[in-house]
Amino acid sequence: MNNLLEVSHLDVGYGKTTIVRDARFAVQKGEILGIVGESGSGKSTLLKAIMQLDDTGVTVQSGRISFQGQNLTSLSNEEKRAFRGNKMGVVFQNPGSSLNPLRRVKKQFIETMQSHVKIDKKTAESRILELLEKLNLQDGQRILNSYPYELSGGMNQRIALALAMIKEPELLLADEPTSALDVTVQAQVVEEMLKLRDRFGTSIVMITHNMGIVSKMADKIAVMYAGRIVEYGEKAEVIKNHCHPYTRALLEAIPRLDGKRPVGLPGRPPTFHEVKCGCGFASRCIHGCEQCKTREQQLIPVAENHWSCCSHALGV
Ligand SMILES: Nc1ncnc2c1ncn2[C@@H]1O[C@H](COP(=O)(O)OP(=O)(O)OP(=O)(O)O)[C@@H](O)[C@H]1O
Repeated sequence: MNNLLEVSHLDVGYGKTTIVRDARFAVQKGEILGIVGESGSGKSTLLKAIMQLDDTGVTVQSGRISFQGQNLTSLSNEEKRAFRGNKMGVVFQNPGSSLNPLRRVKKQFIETMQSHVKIDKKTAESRILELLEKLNLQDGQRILNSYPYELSGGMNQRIALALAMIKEPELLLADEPTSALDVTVQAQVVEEMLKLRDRFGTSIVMITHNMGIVSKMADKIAVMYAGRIVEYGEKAEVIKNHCHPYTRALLEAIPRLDGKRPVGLPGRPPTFHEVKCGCGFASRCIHGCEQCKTREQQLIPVAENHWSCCSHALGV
């Protein structure tokens, strides 16, 4: 099947410092990829590289980000802007990054639409109301006439999601879209994102710390540790047949309802200057051996649609 987005051998960093090494994954039309991993593992840096925003400081040092077969890293700034405008929507943890609190919601929607298609205000407004209704945002007229500061954080995040979708992008990139919200609103935002996928066939790449959300939403999971994707594959494979010790540690750290205590992970992740080669997890891993510390890591297939960086996974 054709991939909508394909990332291959991607190294990304800030200036000369490399943060993300050899990232590889693919997303098909309508597919949802969840990226999980400890804080500081490089998830946002990877997502920013795909966003192709000019002002993030992120540089693609090598590798390819291919969207519908086109290499995004070779686009001019103007082509990048056009690509972002037409093909990609972005949602951040804080809706304030997408919405201006001091401008009416209606104005922000209409401006976004008019910056990409020639459309009069009346037609734009009726399309916006239609989208809000599809997303179960009732009382659309009141929402449009409000300023973001008059609405709750959860409502603003749902509006930011609708704003990202107004151009019907093929790909939605979401950086912890639910983590600033309380649990019930989180559930609404998750439902809305699933609805977007079902109605519009939107592909989604989403960063989250919440394994519950990943297991509900994602079709595929990429687990990141110290700048590497250490395990990647179909959700059921990664959750049930995980074979990287870090994935296991991440799953064991989830609070449980059966009374069993979650297991914490001793030690700390290495800094990016400390990981030159070998496995960044070796010093915290029960299987960590001398070879792990020196052997170059690569994702290797461990089952159909399932890859892992751990050489112990295959008894290598
Ligand atoms: N603008 C920047 N300039 C230099 N280094 C940066 C910059 N932004 C992030 N970093 C570094 O890159 C590394 C990865 O950060 P990143 O935000 O990508 O991790 P993350 O996995 O998304 O973390 P979190 O879950 O806490 O958001 C960190 O060591 C961070 O200090």
